[in-house]
Amino acid sequence: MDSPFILVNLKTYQEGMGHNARRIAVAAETVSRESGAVIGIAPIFTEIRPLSQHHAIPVYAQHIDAITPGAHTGHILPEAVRSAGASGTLINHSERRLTLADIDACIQAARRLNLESVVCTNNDATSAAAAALKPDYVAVEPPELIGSGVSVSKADPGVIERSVNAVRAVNPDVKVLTGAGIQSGECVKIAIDLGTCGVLLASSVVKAEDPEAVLRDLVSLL
Ligand SMILES: O=C(CO)COP(=O)(O)O
Repeated sequence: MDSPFILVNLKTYQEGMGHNARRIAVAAETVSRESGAVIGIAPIFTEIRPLSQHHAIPVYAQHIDAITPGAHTGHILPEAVRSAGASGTLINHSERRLTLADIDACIQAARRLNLESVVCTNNDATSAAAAALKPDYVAVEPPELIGSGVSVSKADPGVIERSVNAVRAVNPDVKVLTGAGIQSGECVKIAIDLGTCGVLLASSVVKAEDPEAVLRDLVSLL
């Protein structure tokens, strides 16, 4: 089995910028080394280069646009996040939804550039649809639980189980993550026991006074 994967999305939280982003990256490096879990960070675009240069953890973009170099203004060029040091990207986050055609094009751009693709979905039907596009990961996150402090693992384990089954039925090579309200080792263990390979989370780490302690708790039951 692959190492468990914890992906921390810093969103545009003030607490996830500048010095704090570096502090979270140091915590992720430390806890990853201690536990063997892979802990990645998805910062705002301008933090991708400094974090990837100075920390031995995978850094992800929060979004890419399905464009090629040329006359586009205000877009996120996949080549640019790759050359800034990203090893992967979120696609279709609940706070950055795309059309199905755009999701497909983003996955293809990511594959071409050797960026891991993590496609976010909101339920098992969209998880199945995303799996058909052959990303590296599908991350199911019920939108109503995002940032709620209520964990998907406890409030809606059924959506995790159904998504795992739906993705396996479509393409068993696609790995499943889950997220929304993930905050403890127990949440992570439930997610893994239901067949995911890890979690995607934000507020419990980004807004913590001691992110390292939260990360250590997250991997404590693996
Ligand atoms: O949207 C999320 C991660 O991408 C989940 O956010 P929270 O962990 O804050 O619920």
